[in-house]
Amino acid sequence: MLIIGIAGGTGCGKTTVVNQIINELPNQEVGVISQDSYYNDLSHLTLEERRRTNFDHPNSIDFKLLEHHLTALKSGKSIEQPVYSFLECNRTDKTVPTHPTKVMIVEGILIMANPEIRKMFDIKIFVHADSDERLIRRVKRDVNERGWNLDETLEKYQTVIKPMHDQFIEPTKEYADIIIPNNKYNTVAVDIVRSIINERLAEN
Ligand SMILES: Nc1ncnc2c1ncn2[C@@H]1O[C@H](COP(=O)(O)OP(=O)(O)O)[C@@H](O)[C@H]1O
Ligand SMILES: Nc1ccn([C@@H]2O[C@H](COP(=O)(O)O)[C@@H](O)[C@H]2O)c(=O)n1
Repeated sequence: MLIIGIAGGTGCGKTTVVNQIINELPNQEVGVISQDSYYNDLSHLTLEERRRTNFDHPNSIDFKLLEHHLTALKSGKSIEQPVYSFLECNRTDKTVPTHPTKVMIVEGILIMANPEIRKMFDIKIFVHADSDERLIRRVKRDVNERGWNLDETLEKYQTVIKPMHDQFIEPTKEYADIIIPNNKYNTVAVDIVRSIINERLAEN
């Protein structure tokens, strides 16, 4: 199994890049795991407390479970990937069966910040977009899709998201084999990654 890690700050376009990469590739050969599925279970907290949680710090992620799942997939076993609710700020009681595939893409802001997870990646990609571009995308998404108002989103960006990005996410760019500039849609970079995957799929 070829494991590709795709990191980058919030709103840089990780999900979009992943979708562009897997578009046109055979479904059964490429799987995707999102770091969001591995946020810690916060069922012991009220919704109000969960909404005040720092979701941009590495401690908010259950990396042990992610490592366990990647190891299982690598050894040919299926896993049950948790399903996360951004509105509830918690894992749901649902899971999605995820089967081993020739290529597995793991995407998330903090996936390269954890040394054990980082070691599991055969190819490490960092998607870059400027912070003003990411903030605009983030505001639109939080207000339109994730139940936050403008003031809450801007306050969160200044007090949590930006400091965590500077401390934990941006420094992981140095581990990347490939950096994809994504202020604008980057079809050339996506084609390059897709051709690496196609080469791998053509083997054996
Ligand atoms: N290159 C781009 N140019 C303009 N908008 C983009 C670009 N890439 C992504 N977006 C938009 O920005 C938002 C965040 O993108 P997304 O892929 O969800 O980022 P991430 O997964 O890194 O948080 C989405 O609305 C998406 O459509
Ligand atoms: N309940 C939550 C959990 C996380 N977030 C934010 O998601 C961001 C990471 O996801 P991306 O798709 O943007 O990479 C991260 O910055 C968290 O602040 C949230 O808003 N609510």
